[in-house]
Amino acid sequence: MKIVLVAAVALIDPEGRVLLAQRPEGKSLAGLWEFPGGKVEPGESPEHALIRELDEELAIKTHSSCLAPLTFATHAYEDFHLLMPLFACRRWSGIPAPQEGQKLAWVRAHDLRNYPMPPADIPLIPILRDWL
Ligand SMILES: Nc1nc2c([nH]c(=O)n2[C@@H]2O[C@H](COP(=O)(O)OP(=O)(O)OP(=O)(O)O)[C@@H](O)[C@H]2O)c(=O)[nH]1
Repeated sequence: MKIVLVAAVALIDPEGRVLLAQRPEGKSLAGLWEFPGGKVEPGESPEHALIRELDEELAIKTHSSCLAPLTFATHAYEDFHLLMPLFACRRWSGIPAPQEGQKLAWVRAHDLRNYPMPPADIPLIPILRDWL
């Protein structure tokens, strides 16, 4: 099965809330809430992919020194196997603003379970909750 490498990030605000983005209509897993990020392109590092995706999706800038490895997801979808490192980030410049029509939510740790997420993300919720 093809392994797809996706880099994702938990952006954490000064109140300890995490940013989730809702996948827009027309995409796979539409309507589910996910961590910002996306596929790592050939020749890219996961950190560089995230810096690019954060700029494209949310119009914010960050630096690899602001991305701390937190945990990862591994999940067999029907047509590919997802391997997704999850970084934590508390420092960026700009205010996250949806660039692709996605809804955004700043979510407190104990409210994460109220936001339907892709199956790959479910095991990440308690890890993030314990860590925050
Ligand atoms: N960014 C992100 N992607 C996730 C998460 N959880 C999860 O299963 N994914 C999956 O990882 C892939 C992310 O790739 P992407 O965001 O660049 O893909 P895409 O929607 O542009 O393309 P696609 O519609 O072909 O999946 C998707 O298949 C998405 O469903 C998550 O928390 N954040």
